[in-house]
Amino acid sequence: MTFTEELRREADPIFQAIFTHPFVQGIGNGSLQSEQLIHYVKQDFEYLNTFIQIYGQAIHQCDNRKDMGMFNEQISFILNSEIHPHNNFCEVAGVQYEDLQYEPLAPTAHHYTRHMLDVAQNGSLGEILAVLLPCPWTYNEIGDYLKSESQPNKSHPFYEWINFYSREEGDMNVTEDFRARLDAYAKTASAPEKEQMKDHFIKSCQLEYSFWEMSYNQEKWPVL
Ligand SMILES: Cc1ncc(C[n+]2csc(CCO)c2C)c(N)n1
Repeated sequence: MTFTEELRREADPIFQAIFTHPFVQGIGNGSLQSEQLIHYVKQDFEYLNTFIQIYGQAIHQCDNRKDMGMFNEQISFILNSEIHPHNNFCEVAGVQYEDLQYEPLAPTAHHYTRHMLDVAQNGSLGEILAVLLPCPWTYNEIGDYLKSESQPNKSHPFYEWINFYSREEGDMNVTEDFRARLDAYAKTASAPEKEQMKDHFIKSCQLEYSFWEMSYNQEKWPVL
């Protein structure tokens, strides 16, 4: 079993809980309220800004052009492509994307971004890959799950979102790129470093679940 197969197996209860979370189920059956979609997009826009900054820190640690290119490509992906699923949510909610940008972070989004920033600032490249991997991996599996569960056609309100994240057979995508790189890294990593990477990965999986929960409940700071 490869290192990332081991991580995926350990995180399976979290993946299963994500698939059945009411927000994810709501994407599948089109039952979400506008306020829930708006809360998600506001928070996710900020989350992705942090993600881009972390890619910058990852590039800082790369010692070869291939890895630099991989992270550079992902920065462009977030800037130019990941706006499409956000626009899908905005259209369904009946709001302008520009009106949802640069909002303060809610507690869970604050927690998740600080977790990633901490590893990016203090960890190795392998640790950075481990903390980032649940982000594309859970979304790809959510896309695959919703595609097979809801069999959406073009009239489905979230057709674009589901197709954006689901994978075609044989696709090499960011999840596979990160996994290959992390598996190579794990081959020479010490046992304590592997434990660190596992811990970062599992915490990010938990925080992926919490991010859906935050959006579903439109989480706010306790005292306003
Ligand atoms: C909370 C949260 N988690 C994951 C994603 C999905 N996502 C974000 S960046 C990325 C890969 C880019 O290299 C993917 C797939 C999201 N939008 N929001």
